[in-house]
Amino acid sequence: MIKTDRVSLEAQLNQLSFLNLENDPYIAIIQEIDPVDPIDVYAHYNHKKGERFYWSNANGDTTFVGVGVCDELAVHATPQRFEAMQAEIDKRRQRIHVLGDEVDGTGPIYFGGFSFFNQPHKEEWQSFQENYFVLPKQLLTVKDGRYFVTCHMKLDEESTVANIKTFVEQQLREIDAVQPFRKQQSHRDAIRDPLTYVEWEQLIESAVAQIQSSPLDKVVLAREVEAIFDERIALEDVLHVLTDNQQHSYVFVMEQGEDAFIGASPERLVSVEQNIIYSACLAGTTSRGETLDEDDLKAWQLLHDEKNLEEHRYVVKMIEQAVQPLCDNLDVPDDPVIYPLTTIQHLYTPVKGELTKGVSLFDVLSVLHPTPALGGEPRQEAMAFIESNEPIERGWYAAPIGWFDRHLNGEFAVAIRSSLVSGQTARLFAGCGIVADSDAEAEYDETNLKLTPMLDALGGQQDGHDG
Ligand SMILES: C=C(O[C@@H]1C=C(C(=O)O)C=C[C@H]1O)C(=O)O
Ligand SMILES: [Mg+2]
Repeated sequence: MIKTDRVSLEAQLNQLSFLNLENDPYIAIIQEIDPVDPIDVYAHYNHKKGERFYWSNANGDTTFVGVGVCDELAVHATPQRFEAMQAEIDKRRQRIHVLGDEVDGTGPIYFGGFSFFNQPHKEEWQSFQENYFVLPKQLLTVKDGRYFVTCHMKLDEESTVANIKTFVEQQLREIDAVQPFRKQQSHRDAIRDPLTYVEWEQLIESAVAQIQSSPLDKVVLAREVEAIFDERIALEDVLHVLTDNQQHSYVFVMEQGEDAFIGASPERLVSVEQNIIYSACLAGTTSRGETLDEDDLKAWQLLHDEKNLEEHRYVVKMIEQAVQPLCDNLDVPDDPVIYPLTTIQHLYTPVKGELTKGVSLFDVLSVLHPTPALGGEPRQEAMAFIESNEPIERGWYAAPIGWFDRHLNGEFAVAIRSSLVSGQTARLFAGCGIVADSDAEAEYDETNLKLTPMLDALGGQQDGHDG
């Protein structure tokens, strides 16, 4: 329901008659609404399958649900793809009229992702374009406890104030009709790992051999596991479990056609708000303990483990060197701390800076992707190794996923702890950082640890939410 103490829709629309609506401009109409559960909203729009997205950030202050397609920005695998994406949004920026209070996170928000390799997708990733962002017709924003709906429309000669009003009212009525969704059960039938353990061992051993004998210092290698269910995977159920169970994580879904990419990633790549930028170095992994004492011990061991510290240091060094030239001030602590997740813990070094005037979010993405937490060090050698040895198609896995607004504020996570879902089948991805003294079995166990939360969420585990 529209909050009555806000500017009325009528008053907002009256402003339209004063606008010069040439060149097919877009309009965004923002209304503050009463609280509504974002996952219920997501589930309500089941009839818009293939045109939905969901995002909540790791500190929980921002959630988006997007439905429908008002505008798309797509860039093919061109050498300067981040710059090219910025050029796309630059073309739109002056052409979007915003009506209503543009609180951060409301108004025109483009959501999407970039592919890991700057290459066209094949096979199972075909429904996803390499570098693709969508401006939804309707956006629900939950920001610092306030709820907003932004309706986006592309105007043409046929558009009148009356039909814009009808469109907005219809969207608001739909939100009013949202009911708590009923959780379904899907059961995991079979799990297929296309890579046998022996093949994994060979892959890791050849990486270690290359690291010991060439300039390559670290390479991140991933496995793909396929899980088949006895019915269609209900994305809202998976979302529910992920948001309930995965603390300190970015929870995301992007639907494209019949497919969806879903995950709960702990790893921020970059966020930009005004001129403040945050990034994160996250690499080095162990499990959580069963008891507090065991948990503390595991954390202490991780903080003192030379192999994990080495994995971590490459990331810190590279991120620091990459963003330093773009910042006036940069703060990178000397030592990592623990980043605790529900069943896993990582080594974590936060990065904060002030962007030099004129530097944009896309400039930062362009220097950061892929960091040695997802690619390796040196970057070129690592990327070449992955390309010729890793037997999976990464698609959007381990690549930037997130959003930006027309002021080029935005936030991107790296799409790990994720799965490509298609009907009854889910392909899950998990990788780990290989360094000179990596052990194939320990790395295999580490990927299993990283796969478990997603497998459990997909498997429809009971979590007490029956709608
Ligand atoms: C590549 C992944 O995770 C990355 C690898 C880590 C490691 O090897 O310790 C830790 C965090 C992530 O940066 C993944 O989860 O798929
Ligand atoms: Mg590791």
